[in-house]
Amino acid sequence: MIKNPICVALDTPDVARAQELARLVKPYAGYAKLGMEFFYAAGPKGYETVAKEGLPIFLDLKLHDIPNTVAYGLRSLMRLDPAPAIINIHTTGGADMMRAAAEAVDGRAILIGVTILTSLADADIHAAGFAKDLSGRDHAAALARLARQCGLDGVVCSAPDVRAVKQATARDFVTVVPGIRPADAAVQDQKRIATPRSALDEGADILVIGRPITGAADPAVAAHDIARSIEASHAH
Ligand SMILES: O=C(O)c1cc(=O)[nH]c(=O)n1[C@@H]1O[C@H](COP(=O)(O)O)[C@@H](O)[C@H]1O
Repeated sequence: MIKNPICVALDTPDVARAQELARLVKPYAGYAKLGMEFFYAAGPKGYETVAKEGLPIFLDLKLHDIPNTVAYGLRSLMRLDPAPAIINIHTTGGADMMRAAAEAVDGRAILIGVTILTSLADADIHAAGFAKDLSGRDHAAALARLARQCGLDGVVCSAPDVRAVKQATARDFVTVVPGIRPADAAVQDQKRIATPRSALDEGADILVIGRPITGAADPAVAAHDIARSIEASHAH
């Protein structure tokens, strides 16, 4: 069960900074996310230092390779202590790769597949070779359906894709949604965005939020404000 949907992306190469951010946001968040910027610099030791702060970790390394390599990569990552609560791969690695990943993780973490990145608009995915008669949302829903068939627990998608993804899969198929921006926040490199409240209204299960919190003058205040904006949405 997901109690607090806020997952703070600790995107920094610096272990002490990530640890400090984890401490600051812990009262207001359900998860901390460690991704490429952190893990490539700080490695398993850095991961374990931050994980000891107590927030369950979403280890976001978006594995994308042949089935054998992804499966053994995940086996290595699942030996981290504590093991990640959530881990992800790319759905475009194909069905055999996703099945191998599900077998490797074997229910020990929530296994999530990235569909269409929140930094991509329809024109971007069409330019990348995805069928032009389908929208990014259609592609996200199709990839999510395949991911579910292959034993994944959920997907990463944008807020505008959540309803289509749930329709193509199941209500309890987990949707992890980045590209979250409070109304007054800078959009930066994200293209398909939503406020925390509107993403939850679409049915998002987990909200991945980085720079609106980590780039704020006071990350604790920013996280608290977002947590309050979500509570207010439940009252409506
Ligand atoms: O897998 C992800 O977490 C992810 C997928 C996606 O489609 N878009 C996306 O932004 N992310 C991650 O979510 C975080 C968003 O950070 P901010 O844009 O700073 O809020 C980053 O750590 C991204 O790596």
